[in-house]
Amino acid sequence: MIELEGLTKRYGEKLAVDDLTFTVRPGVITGFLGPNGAGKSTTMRMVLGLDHPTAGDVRIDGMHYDQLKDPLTRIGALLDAGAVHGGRSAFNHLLCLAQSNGIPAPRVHEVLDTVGLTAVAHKKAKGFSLGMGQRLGIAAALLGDPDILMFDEPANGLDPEGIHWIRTLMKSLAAQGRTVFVSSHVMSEMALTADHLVVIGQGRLLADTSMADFIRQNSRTYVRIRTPQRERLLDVLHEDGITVVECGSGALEVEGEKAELIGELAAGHQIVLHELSPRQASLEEAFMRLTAPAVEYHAHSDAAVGRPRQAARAGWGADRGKAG
Ligand SMILES: Nc1ncnc2c1ncn2[C@@H]1O[C@H](COP(=O)(O)OP(=O)(O)OP(=O)(O)O)[C@@H](O)[C@H]1O
Repeated sequence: MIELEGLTKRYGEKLAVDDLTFTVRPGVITGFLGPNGAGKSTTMRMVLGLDHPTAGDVRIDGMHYDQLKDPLTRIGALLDAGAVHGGRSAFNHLLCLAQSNGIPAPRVHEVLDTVGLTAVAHKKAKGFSLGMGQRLGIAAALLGDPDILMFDEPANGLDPEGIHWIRTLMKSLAAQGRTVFVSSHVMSEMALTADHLVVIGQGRLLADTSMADFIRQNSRTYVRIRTPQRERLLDVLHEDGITVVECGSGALEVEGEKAELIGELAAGHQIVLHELSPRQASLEEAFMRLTAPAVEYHAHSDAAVGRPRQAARAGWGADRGKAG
């Protein structure tokens, strides 16, 4: 378990982490989300004692990181996969970590096997791809067989097979009763991985809730309809006082959970429906709605590439439907 209480970090004028209080519990995967610069990495560094809080406290199973004996056997972390001596082989890198933490050498072979690096174990780390480096960082996190795992953007640089592998690995670690705390910007991946979410913006806590509740509370539900008798259905819905939004793709959308009502109205007027699907917006939309006021760094890519408005809207709609 990781417990934060009023955790605060100030760098000069910049309040990077602002009075964070939450608990990361065992047996579930807790996703840690926030826009760029929200304070995720700073928070994770404070968990590991790499940065000292300006105020507040963070404890690992009741202790500060520097009080832990053989810390790698209590908490394993992937923060910066590049933090490896490039001249060392993967095997030697892990062996050094093992020896300094009282971990038996055969464990190095086990974790290399787990992350799929056995074939390149004696190659120098400086020749590793981004994905191989991530795998080496994950091997280091697993080395001490710790009960608590913390990963900052673990899927960064991994190919689709690697992303599937890290997701499965994290799920099995949580199923074994371990505490898994993971940050990511890839919302579609987070939606498939995390059970619980902690969301921060500009250093402050915005949400600490289950994935299902987060999406329910921060996004809209709607019904998507397709019909070859579009005008008739529009008239019928209009007469019933139901507001309909026309999508670029030819589908219609109605806000709320009204699928049964619409189905009955259509049947009553003998209108053929090709689709009537209740939808819930994706984690991505929920995240963007919640964090929009806390986003510090905005790009203006639409103006730069001259993207047509209609196309942009269709893309947004397509993605939004994924979680439904
Ligand atoms: N050592 C430092 N000195 C000064 N400012 C810092 C330092 N480390 C982080 N910051 C600032 O603190 C804020 C939080 O940064 P942090 O890296 O924790 O955010 P993040 O949520 O991990 O961002 P990202 O998603 O972009 O990785 C940022 O404004 C950053 O510029």
